[in-house]
Amino acid sequence: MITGYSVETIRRAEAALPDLLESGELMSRAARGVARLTSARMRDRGFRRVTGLIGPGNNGADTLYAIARLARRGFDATAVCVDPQSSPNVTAAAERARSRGARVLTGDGAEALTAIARAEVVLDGITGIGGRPGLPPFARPWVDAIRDRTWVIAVDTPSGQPVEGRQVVADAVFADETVTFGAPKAVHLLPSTEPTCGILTVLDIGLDLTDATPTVVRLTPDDVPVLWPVPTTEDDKYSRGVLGIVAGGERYTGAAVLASTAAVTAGAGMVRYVGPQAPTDLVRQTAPEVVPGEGRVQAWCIGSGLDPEATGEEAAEQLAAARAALASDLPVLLDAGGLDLLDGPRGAPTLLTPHAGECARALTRLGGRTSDLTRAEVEADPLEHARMLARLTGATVLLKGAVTHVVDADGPVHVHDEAPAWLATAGSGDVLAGLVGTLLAAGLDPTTAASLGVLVHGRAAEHANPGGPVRALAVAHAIGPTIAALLTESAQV
Ligand SMILES: NC(=O)C1=CN([C@@H]2O[C@H](COP(=O)(O)OP(=O)(O)OC[C@H]3O[C@@H](n4cnc5c(N)ncnc54)[C@H](OP(=O)(O)O)[C@@H]3O)[C@@H](O)[C@H]2O)[C@@H](O)CC1
Ligand SMILES: Nc1ncnc2c1ncn2[C@@H]1O[C@H](COP(=O)(O)OP(=O)(O)O)[C@@H](O)[C@H]1O
Repeated sequence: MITGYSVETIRRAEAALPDLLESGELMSRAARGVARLTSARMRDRGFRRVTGLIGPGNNGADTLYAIARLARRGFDATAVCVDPQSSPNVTAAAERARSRGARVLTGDGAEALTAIARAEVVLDGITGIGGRPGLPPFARPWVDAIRDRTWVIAVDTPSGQPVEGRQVVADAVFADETVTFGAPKAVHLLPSTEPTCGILTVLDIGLDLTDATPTVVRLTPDDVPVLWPVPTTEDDKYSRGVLGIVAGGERYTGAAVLASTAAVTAGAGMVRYVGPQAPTDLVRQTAPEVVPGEGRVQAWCIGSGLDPEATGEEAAEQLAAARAALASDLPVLLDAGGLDLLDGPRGAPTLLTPHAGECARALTRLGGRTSDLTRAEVEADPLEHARMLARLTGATVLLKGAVTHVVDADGPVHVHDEAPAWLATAGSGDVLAGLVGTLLAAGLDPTTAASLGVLVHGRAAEHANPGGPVRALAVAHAIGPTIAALLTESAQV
């Protein structure tokens, strides 16, 4: 699991070490790390010239101290400052840099811009975690002077990019690599801004974040053996979790097959399917393990391919079963048409799995809006809209797309962006619903079930046909072997 923290949390961890902070030891550790990494890169590539861009705060001071160390190691090192007197830390660091043989320049005159243009490596110390989104105006000529081929190393964060992630600032710094201190911040981990950071190195400077709540979580394959509900000799099919599926209908029969198949291959103790005769017959043929009809379950997966407007006796019975499940105190996953059945917060664990269009529709319906929210608006800021839906409903929201976000009303966002784009195919969401529903039935909380399910779903898509197109049913069939590989690969580590 990779975790990213807010600026506030990092500053609190820093303040918990007053001796190291006030003596300058934290800054010294940061500068030493930056200088070591830069020096290694430069030696590898046979580079000689490095220029640091020095903003007014401690990020500038870190970078100046790193420039001082690089000058002492014999590199041709220059610092271009907005103001070498901007703070006591910057003043002291500028003095150190000069005394170690670095050139220290001010402003954006010809000499400064030439030093930037001639540099083989630029260290971006314009702003760090104290930066507001948008490049400071004083730094515009500096950044414009950087040549395309120059290797840019951001100190802590790429300047001008929002430290809390979200929307990329197109004309701010895009680094080739970033050295951050203590722990990643949201800007480094959210898929929207991650590309602005390049290769990320996290430098341990002694901050203690063990009890801190992250703002961003990325599960990794190593988490699967820790989180996956692996059965023991004590288990039977009921204790492993029975999933009830209310999905598909006369029209979308396939959704019933896909969700049921995924639940079976994901290892549900038992799957019950509730729906009209036509999808029931198909489920019987394709997944004979599935038990038709209602019965006791540990969780419900409702809505893939379900038409809430469908008429006829069988459809009415199926919708009544879905509504009864929603009214129960069992965990419920609501997908696609099932989302239309939700009127507000439930008293039990609830997970919504919309794509952007469904999220827009649910927010329009439940949010009391006068105008319709569009799919494009959700896609422009998926995290914000997923959070909005979670707050309106009290549910966990898994918002699907090339990047999948899993959020609660507050707390960390889980992000996933590693699934192959081939997964964008009809029915793959139905597979995800069955897979995640199985994890809910096994007793996992909605956030963990959702995040773990998304990871396995993306890997199963890769497994199903590495590097090529996949059909949803193949993704469902690949779930079992994918879980086995993830459990045993890690066991070998
Ligand atoms: N925390 C830790 O553990 C450790 C932290 N360390 C280091 O400290 C760094 C944080 O330093 P920091 O707090 O001094 O803030 P920093 O990022 O230098 O920027 C603040 C200055 O920039 C200005 N400014 C900002 N945005 C602007 C904009 N858009 N446009 C214009 N101006 C803008 C802002 O102006 P103001 O907001 O005051 O008007 C202020 O003058 C951190 O990233 C790391 O490198 C390490 O030393 C070791 C341990
Ligand atoms: N570009 C993409 N790259 C990777 N995964 C994607 C991409 N686009 C969509 N997906 C994934 O494909 C699935 C599609 O789900 P959904 O839209 O509900 O399809 P359906 O309703 O047809 O089953 C989701 O898991 C989503 O995250």
